[in-house]
Amino acid sequence: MGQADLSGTVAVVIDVLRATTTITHAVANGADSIFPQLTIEDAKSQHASKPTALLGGERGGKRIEGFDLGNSPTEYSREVVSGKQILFTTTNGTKAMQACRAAETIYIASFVNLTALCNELAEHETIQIVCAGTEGEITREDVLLAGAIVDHLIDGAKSIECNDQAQIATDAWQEAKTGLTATSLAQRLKVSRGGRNVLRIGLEADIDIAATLDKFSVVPRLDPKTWEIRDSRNMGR
Ligand SMILES: O=C(O)[C@H](CS(=O)(=O)O)OP(=O)(O)O
Ligand SMILES: [Mg+2]
Repeated sequence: MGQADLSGTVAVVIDVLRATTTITHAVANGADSIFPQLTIEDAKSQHASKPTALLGGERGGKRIEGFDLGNSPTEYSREVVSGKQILFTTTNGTKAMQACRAAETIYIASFVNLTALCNELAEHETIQIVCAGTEGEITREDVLLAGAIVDHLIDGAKSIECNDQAQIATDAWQEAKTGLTATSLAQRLKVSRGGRNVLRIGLEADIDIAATLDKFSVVPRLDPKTWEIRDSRNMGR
């Protein structure tokens, strides 16, 4: 949310629908590494030096012509991605990752690994949460997860300082979490801007998946030097 100088910070990138949810599925299902690519051309040109890598991603929500995979979490099953490198480009998510390039550490966030992610974030003094949004606009699904992360960190800390944007997100989440079920969260995601886009292309099930809390315990982390995403547990500090 907003523009901030991320140099040397711990950044957390959120694109609930669907890039960061899909990446978390890929990492949880044993992908070797995921390389976020800003453009289709970048992905294709990297493929020349990584010919065994899978090409994944979307434009307009749909799989890119000539690519192996789209942007649905279900496509990134263990059978398909285990041990594989993946070159991945999406409309909003991989742009948000690019915007974090100056950060020292970049986490990839989703509801499907919320608790594991927050346990790791709690070790850091200051974090910057970056919501991808949809085509430059703030989207509710990303704001809700930002709020859920802050709420989680507040629960586990003596005191926490938030800027106004983080507080607004936390207020939104605290309102949503009263009587929360997977169905009620999915319903909120479906009426968001990103949710409406996903519904328009007939992929409602992807939203239900994105609204599943704590399905995984992996914490995908993007190394700003090598520009690859792996499970944080397999990376050095
Ligand atoms: O594939 C997605 O869900 C979106 C594109 S759209 O909003 O559906 O057109 O991409 P993402 O980068 O994951 O927001
Ligand atoms: Mg999105």
